[in-house]
Amino acid sequence: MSQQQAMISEPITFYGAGSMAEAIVKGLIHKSVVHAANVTMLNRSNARRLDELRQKYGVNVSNDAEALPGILRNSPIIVLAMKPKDAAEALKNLGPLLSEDTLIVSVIAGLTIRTMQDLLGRKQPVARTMPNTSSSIGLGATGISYSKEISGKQRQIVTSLFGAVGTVTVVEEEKLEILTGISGSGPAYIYYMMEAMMAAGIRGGLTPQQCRELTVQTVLGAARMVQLTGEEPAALRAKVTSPNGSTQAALETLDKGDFFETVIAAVARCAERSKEMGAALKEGIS
Ligand SMILES: NC(=O)C1=CN([C@@H]2O[C@H](COP(=O)(O)OP(=O)(O)OC[C@H]3O[C@@H](n4cnc5c(N)ncnc54)[C@H](O)[C@@H]3O)[C@@H](O)[C@H]2O)C=CC1
Ligand SMILES: O=C(O)[C@@H]1CCC=N1
Repeated sequence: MSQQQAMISEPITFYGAGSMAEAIVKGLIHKSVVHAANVTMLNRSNARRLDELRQKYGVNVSNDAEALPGILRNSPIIVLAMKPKDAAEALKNLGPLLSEDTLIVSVIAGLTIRTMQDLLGRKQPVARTMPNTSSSIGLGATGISYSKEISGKQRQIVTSLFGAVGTVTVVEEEKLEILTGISGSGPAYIYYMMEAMMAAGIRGGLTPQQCRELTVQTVLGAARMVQLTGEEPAALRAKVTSPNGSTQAALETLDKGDFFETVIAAVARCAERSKEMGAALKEGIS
């Protein structure tokens, strides 16, 4: 989907102020999609972390348990950005504070729209999303599913929110787990591959700085080649792979480790784990 960058004038509260919340806020402020004064970031106790966020981005922050209900009650958009283990309790407390049209945007892996609404105790308009940390540099990839209660204007707000920090892909909710396996957790697989390439270079006598530069440029160049040429990765791979050459030898070594199927299994396990986390949250409904 094409990126939309309309200014969002409504106040937004990030309920949870960790890596993912910061990645989104950083991207939004950098792209001037929100006014920092309209953004509030909450956590439970880490005052130093909140101070850092306030200084870096000029946002409002709070960890004051007494002020929290008032902040949440007055916020038309609440982004749930805590770890899954903290979500059930937070949602149960949040339900009574909401107005009928408060928009709930969740980035929590595995937490379904149904479970969110059950924990809130009301049929709230919900956008269940799966972003990734590359949102912080405007290169995120976010998957989104909407509850049926959501209005056209609220959809637009969510699209602007995530469209400002990368691409947006709207999918049926049952596909969000496999999407998590590709783009939500995907950056970690690429980083892992980069770690391995850099370690190999260092073992082979290159300096860490040389390895870093070469690896980063290689990954960047490969991604841009797929994007700009429109060619399939398999076709581009073939162009690197001379018959009986060094690349072929390397790929055969990867295949001995069942590279292709291992990546597929990793993505599938990620999706399965998201479902397990969602099921555990469902059990939190009393
Ligand atoms: N890190 C990533 O790459 C991605 C993370 N996510 C999702 O984002 C969510 C957050 O992940 P991270 O940012 O990595 O976690 P994190 O541990 O860095 O941040 C979680 C934040 O929530 C706060 N928190 C927890 N309970 C709270 C409560 N009751 N009231 C106020 N604040 C509370 C914590 O103090 C912390 O600031 C997770 O549910 C995860 O599934 C989604 C996509 C990618
Ligand atoms: O590891 C996790 O559970 C989260 C979801 C996607 C990326 N990080």
